[in-house]
Amino acid sequence: MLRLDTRFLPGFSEELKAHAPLLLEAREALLAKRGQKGAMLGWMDLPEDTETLREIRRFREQNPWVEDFVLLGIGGSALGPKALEAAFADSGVRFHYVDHVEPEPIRKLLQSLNPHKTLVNAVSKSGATAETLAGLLLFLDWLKAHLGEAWRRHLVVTTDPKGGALRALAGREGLRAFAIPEEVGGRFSVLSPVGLLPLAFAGADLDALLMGARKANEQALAPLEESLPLKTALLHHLHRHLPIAVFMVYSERLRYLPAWFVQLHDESLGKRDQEGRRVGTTALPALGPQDQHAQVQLFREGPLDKLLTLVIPESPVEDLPLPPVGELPEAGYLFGKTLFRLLKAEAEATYQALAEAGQRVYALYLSEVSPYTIGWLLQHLMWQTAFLGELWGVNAFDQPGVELGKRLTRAFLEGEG
Ligand SMILES: O=P(O)(O)OC[C@H]1O[C@H](O)[C@H](O)[C@@H](O)[C@@H]1O
Repeated sequence: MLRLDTRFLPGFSEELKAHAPLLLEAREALLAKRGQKGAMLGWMDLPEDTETLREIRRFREQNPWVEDFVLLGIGGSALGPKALEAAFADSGVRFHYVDHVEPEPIRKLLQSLNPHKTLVNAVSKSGATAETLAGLLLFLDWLKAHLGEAWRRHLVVTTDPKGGALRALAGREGLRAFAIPEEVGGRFSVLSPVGLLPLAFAGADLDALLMGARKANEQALAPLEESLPLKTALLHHLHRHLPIAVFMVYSERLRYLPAWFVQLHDESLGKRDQEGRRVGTTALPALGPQDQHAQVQLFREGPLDKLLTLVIPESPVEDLPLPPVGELPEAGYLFGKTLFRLLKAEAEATYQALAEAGQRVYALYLSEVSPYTIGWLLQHLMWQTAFLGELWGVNAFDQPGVELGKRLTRAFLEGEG
């Protein structure tokens, strides 16, 4: 279950009524583009794709020898799997992410891995990302040096169905390749093979994940009163004059989720609108309770320039009671409580304290942290982002602003000869 709470934002239901025509028009405009080539709305259909899920399961079963899984990918090709694997891994397979180009950790990783037990997954929609290609050069070389002709079984690619360097490599060498559908962009690809393949090796419950995502689809299309993504999109729309959108998650298992949301929100919505005006709000990642001891001072007493989203689980999957320990009477107020009760009390206290400070804050309650609720949450946030793209008059599915940096990097390298 995913539930929106706006108790500290009085007047929201009136705003919802007042903005109904705008919201319904935005949804209609978005849905009118569904199926159009280049609209990049393929993410809406991923939760229904049971055929791909079957193929991925088969591949997982054919490769029971895998002990280490190395994901070469960056941005939308890494943030989703990283967030979900950290939350739901259950198989004992160790995961490593090469989503950077710093030599020392890569050297260390290569030295620590057993090539015979390692599966390398190169993930890139474009097949042209410098960081991913650099990692691939190193890992290809390493696999070939240790395994000879057998290296091909240890490399699987996830990429565009037709184009790009990874697709060409897979074709030439006969590698196993999974497709990121043409109409699915990187930051909307977590429920494609980008996320599903690593998660199959992690032993996560993929049926539940996709079932949750289908629930978000259902709600996105529901009448306004039941349409959670239209409501949260409106919250962001009403607060678009506040430059910062804090995304604070009260779950250690979900520690990498804020980074996934940052890319989704910032790269989709931070751009020029049709009139050339700069629009967007800056998503700021935060984790509870850790950031209560780092950021909450600023949130309480610093500028009132934020809309805060708190993601709060309502119950644990497993809890730990806090035993009374005679040697530590100072902790007596915790005796007999449970760890989850403490976590929940901290989340609620922060929620209230932020509202009392005058910050604009709402909560998304998860019945618990499970593949079902997180599948729901991820797809919900993708809908929210797509609706905001319509409301703010920007294309939520491109990223023209990152191109210059890439071109310059290449020019610098080529200039060096
Ligand atoms: O999946 P890839 O094509 O390798 O892209 C990886 C990432 O790099 C790019 O610079 C884009 O800004 C991101 O949206 C994308 O997720």
